[in-house]
Amino acid sequence: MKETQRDHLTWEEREEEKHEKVDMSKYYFGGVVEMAVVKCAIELGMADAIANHGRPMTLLELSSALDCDLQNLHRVMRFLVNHGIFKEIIIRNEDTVPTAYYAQTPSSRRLMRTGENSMAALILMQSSPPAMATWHCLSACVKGKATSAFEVVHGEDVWKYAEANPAHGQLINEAMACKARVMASAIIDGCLDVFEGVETLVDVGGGTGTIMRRLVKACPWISKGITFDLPHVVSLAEQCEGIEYVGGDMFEFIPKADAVLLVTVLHDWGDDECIRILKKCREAIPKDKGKVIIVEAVIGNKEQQKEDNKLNDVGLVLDMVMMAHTYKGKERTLDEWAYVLREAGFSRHTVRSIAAIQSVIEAFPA
Ligand SMILES: C[S@@+](CC[C@H](N)C(=O)[O-])C[C@H]1O[C@@H](n2cnc3c(N)ncnc32)[C@H](O)[C@@H]1O
Ligand SMILES: O=c1cc(-c2ccc(O)cc2)oc2c(O)c(O)ccc12
Repeated sequence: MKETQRDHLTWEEREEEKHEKVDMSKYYFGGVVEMAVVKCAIELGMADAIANHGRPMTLLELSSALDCDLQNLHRVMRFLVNHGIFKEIIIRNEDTVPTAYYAQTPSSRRLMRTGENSMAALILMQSSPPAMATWHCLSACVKGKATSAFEVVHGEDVWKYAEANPAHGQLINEAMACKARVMASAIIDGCLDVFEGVETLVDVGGGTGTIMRRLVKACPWISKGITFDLPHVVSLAEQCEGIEYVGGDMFEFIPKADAVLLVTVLHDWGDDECIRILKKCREAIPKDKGKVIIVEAVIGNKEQQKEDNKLNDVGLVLDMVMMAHTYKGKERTLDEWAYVLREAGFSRHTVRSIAAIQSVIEAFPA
């Protein structure tokens, strides 16, 4: 009798095979296909067309509004309905045959080009050719032979590339602003008291000011908000009363304020750079009552996992994004945060969960 490879398996291994937990098709079909179809929906303006129409649309109405091939549009809509992005509703009038209409869902509204809840820019940025090309070099990062996968492909880091390629720079700024809108709501709804007593606040790496504009509105006691970022980034910011925009390099100097805010900035950097940035932050605040407010993922945050384990899963995905896009950037565990804060001279810190992948860490010099 011919011996097969299976004959060598233990009973446990055979049981594991029978109950294989991971659907491998998601690795050869999923992910990229889903991203591509959602990108296609954004590019064609599917959600915007239904919103502009003011009510659900038939396939014929949608294909004429978008100027699309009827059969191909039907296949894409079937895929998106199956994924719960749009919904299909059947309306039966007495005198007509039942007709199918495509309607919006909370997810499809996120694919609209504009609006407070839009996540289109983040999806377009992640699915853009410069970002996608980066994933092909992930193994070089794991071998530790590369500066960053992004730099292997593009010859410079993500921020220098953005400066040299204004169209991609704008896509990054829009993507960061879209993520910042979501995060500003989570911060304002979940821990506004963190800003109590703060009259001057500097948002380091604050992009084009999306978070600061919302914070000064939600906290009228903040008399001066400073958005600090690289000069070519702040030059694109929309002017707003009560907010000063300062361009500069956070490794060199940070404007003085009662508190420093850092929202998903430190995850772009390795521990040594984080410690240098945090030391500059410490110099910018009063030693007795100042604080640094860090909004970042805390991998394995038990309190957050109790509420929603999915947030930890997304944190681990974001960690891979950091590996691909930055040199030594990473998402950190509680112990890793404690290490960089201690090395930067902070004597204590607290961590609070909010309704986001990120938690809020308050670090105090004294
Ligand atoms: C991941 S984005 C975060 C943006 C914003 N805090 C948010 O949550 O949307 C990181 C920001 O750091 C800025 N940045 C990178 N290097 C910097 C530097 N040396 N000095 C100041 N800002 C810098 C980038 O321009 C970018 O806006
Ligand atoms: O591609 C990204 C995405 C993020 C990101 C997305 C969603 C969040 O809740 C947080 C962060 O951040 C990035 C980043 O900081 C970077 O340097 C490059 C790319 C991305």
